[in-house]
Amino acid sequence: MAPPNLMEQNCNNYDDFLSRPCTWVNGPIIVGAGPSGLAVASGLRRQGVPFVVLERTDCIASLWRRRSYDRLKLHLPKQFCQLPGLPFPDHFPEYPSKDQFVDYLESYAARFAITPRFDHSVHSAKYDDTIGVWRVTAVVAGAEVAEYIGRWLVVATGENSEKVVPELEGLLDEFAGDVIHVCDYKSGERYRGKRVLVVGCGNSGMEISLDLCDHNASPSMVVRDSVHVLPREVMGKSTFALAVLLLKWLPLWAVDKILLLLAWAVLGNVAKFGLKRPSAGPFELKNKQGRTPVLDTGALAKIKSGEIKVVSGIKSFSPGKVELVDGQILDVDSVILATGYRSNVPQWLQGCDLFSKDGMPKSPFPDGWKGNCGVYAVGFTRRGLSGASSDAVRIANDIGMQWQEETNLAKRR
Ligand SMILES: Cc1cc2nc3c(=O)[nH]c(=O)nc-3n(C[C@H](O)[C@H](O)[C@H](O)COP(=O)(O)OP(=O)(O)OC[C@H]3O[C@@H](n4cnc5c(N)ncnc54)[C@H](O)[C@@H]3O)c2cc1C
Ligand SMILES: NC(=O)C1=CN([C@@H]2O[C@H](COP(=O)(O)OP(=O)(O)OC[C@H]3O[C@@H](n4cnc5c(N)ncnc54)[C@H](OP(=O)(O)O)[C@@H]3O)[C@@H](O)[C@H]2O)C=CC1
Ligand SMILES: O=C(O)C(=O)Cc1c[nH]c2ccccc12
Repeated sequence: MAPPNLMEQNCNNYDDFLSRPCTWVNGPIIVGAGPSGLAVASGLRRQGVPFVVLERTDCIASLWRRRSYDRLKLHLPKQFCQLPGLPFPDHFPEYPSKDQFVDYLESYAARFAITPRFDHSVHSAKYDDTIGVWRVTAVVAGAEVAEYIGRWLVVATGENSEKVVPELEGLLDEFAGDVIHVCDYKSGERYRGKRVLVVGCGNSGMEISLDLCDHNASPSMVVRDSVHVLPREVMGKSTFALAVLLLKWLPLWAVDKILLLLAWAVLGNVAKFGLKRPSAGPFELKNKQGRTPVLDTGALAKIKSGEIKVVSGIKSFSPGKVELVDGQILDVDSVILATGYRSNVPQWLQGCDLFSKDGMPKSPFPDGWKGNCGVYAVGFTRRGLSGASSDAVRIANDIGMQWQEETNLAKRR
């Protein structure tokens, strides 16, 4: 291993990689500069451990900056969304806007002197057991390939790194209107007066349907099966905060029962409006399958008033039309796929026992953060930003301890 005072060295001394720029990283290689990558980096910085952050885009927090709609706010109260080592400014509201969250992340990166290498899209990471190091290759600015080599690899590419685009019969070849995924939706402005089919009824599908109404478009939202809608607040108190409090004393199933009673008292019987509830409770589903309950920010009122139409699953598309599984045929100008996201880890991480085929850690929270041979996963907990923070603290401490031991050994030598 290189001595700790040498942060990086060019190392063109491996026979098979002679032609490629190659950097020895004397510390962890962190892939991804979203909240998770930044949170690990800040913990390492505080312990004096050097690191390199590789980010495929040209900015930090690209999900929040580039791939989300204008009206987006954090939907959990701010105390559940701040990262370790720096609280939100006091003047931030209970639910900060996405611009405020991005500003916070910028000051977070500045405070901990985190300067990612932008335009570095990691396309392979492999453990080389002949010398006990990770070899990470990245496409730099779409062309050149650079290699980074180091003892530790921190996977921080997120649960939402790729959009899910389902194969829907006729959508790409028959339907002639415009089709986008919600990650490219900014506002309803360009949909004024249009009939829009919103596919998916998670937090994204619900909120953009509301946004479309606010811009005088006519949304129909596809609910193919079931969905849990909860009020964001009950009597002025955050439903999520209440659940976290109750979980200190009660089992999950009991907390779910209480939440459903409260939801019924506040929202009424939502099944009447086409929003059938799953048989498993909202937090059970979130923890086991990662299906996030909808925290209502106003869409439900529009569903009740009929401004957002709830429709059944899709059978097929034809020019300007969609046929639904219940036989209904709708005229549609545009389609917005709010069909979710997936991890991209299987595309680039090779030979690693930490992740399963779906790109999520094999062990559920809180045990999925560490694998063999110096690999770590941050932000794959299905618990949003608070789960990412909890992983990040564990990872930074674990690497910090190893770093300390090795530094002391090196000093004694
Ligand atoms: C619309 C939306 C709203 C959300 N709202 C909340 C909320 O209110 N509260 C909450 O707790 N959670 C929320 N979440 C959950 C969300 O997962 C977190 O907010 C958070 O952004 C996750 O951080 P992350 O760093 O793990 O992933 P990301 O923010 O996705 O960051 C991952 C980074 O890795 C980069 N990357 C990916 N692949 C590569 C590669 N191969 N090479 C190099 N770089 C790569 C990406 O460009 C990105 O910058 C929301 C999610 C979405 C989609
Ligand atoms: N801060 C905030 O306010 C917001 C937070 N978020 C978060 O971002 C994450 C992603 O949310 P979101 O983008 O809503 O994605 P989700 O994965 O939560 O929801 C995807 C939706 O698409 C549906 N779907 C998928 N495939 C099809 C298909 N072929 N036909 C019909 N429906 C389909 C799913 O239905 P089914 O359940 O039947 O599979 C589900 O309703 C979540 O964790 C969410 O909480 C998102 C927006 C706002
Ligand atoms: O918004 C998200 O994606 C989150 O993961 C935040 C979150 C974690 N646990 C929850 C339970 C109910 C609603 C949102 C969340």
